[in-house]
Amino acid sequence: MERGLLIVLSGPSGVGKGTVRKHLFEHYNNDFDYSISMTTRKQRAGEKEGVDYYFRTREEFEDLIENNGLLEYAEYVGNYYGTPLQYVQETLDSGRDVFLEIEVQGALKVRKQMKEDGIFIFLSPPDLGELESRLIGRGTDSVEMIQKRIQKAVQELKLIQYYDYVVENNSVDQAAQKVRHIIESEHLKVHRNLRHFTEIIEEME
Ligand SMILES: Nc1ncnc2c1ncn2[C@@H]1O[C@H](COP(=O)(O)OP(=O)(O)OP(=O)(O)O)[C@@H](O)[C@H]1O
Ligand SMILES: Nc1nc2c(ncn2[C@@H]2O[C@H](COP(=O)(O)O)[C@@H](O)[C@H]2O)c(=O)[nH]1
Repeated sequence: MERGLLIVLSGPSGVGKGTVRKHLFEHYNNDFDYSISMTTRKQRAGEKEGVDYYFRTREEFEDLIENNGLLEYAEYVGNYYGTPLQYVQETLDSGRDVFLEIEVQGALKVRKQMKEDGIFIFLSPPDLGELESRLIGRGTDSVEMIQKRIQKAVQELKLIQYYDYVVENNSVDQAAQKVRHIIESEHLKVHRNLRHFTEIIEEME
């Protein structure tokens, strides 16, 4: 069985990663599963345990780090965020693709581990002013927290070069369509290559 692909959607906080991901899952039949992250951040109103995140204490999170239970993790504006390893491994091994929605430091850690494997997509904002407006409009963070996230975004935008694709999120529907096309075309490439290898190997027998 062919192993699934790891799809990483990353970019600054507030750019619309979650919105684009939800649109993708709601409007299209996809062959990928979403990996729910773990965090030590406080649960926001409306967020559900095991749906939006697995909410954990710092001690629980640090235990998991020590026991190599995470594919990657990062400390981001005062809280830990990480990807549970077992779910990702089991899903990829079962032949299904896994979709991660994570910040830039974590994405680069995954990129380093996976070398040539994985699809790394950076979702970029039209500009920093619009990013700030989206964070304000979301209404989940204090003025101080929004400023910290914008400062992070300035650093993160300089790392765009380490991604395979950049998608600007002007319209949610168009951004989701672009992400979907990228995944489809990468999928074709990988599977075509594997079929090609199978033929070569069979000819050698
Ligand atoms: N294309 C868009 N145009 C206008 N507003 C948008 C667009 N995409 C997302 N938004 C809005 O921007 C806000 C931030 O979006 P969202 O929470 O999806 O960002 P995020 O990148 O997932 O943030 P975080 O990384 O902090 O989880 C939301 O209020 C969302 O409705
Ligand atoms: N490195 C990781 N980053 C993650 C993960 N899950 C979410 N995130 C990113 O953290 C920031 C802040 O999220 P918020 O929910 O507090 O707004 C944002 O960019 C998320 O994409 C993860 O598992 N690893």
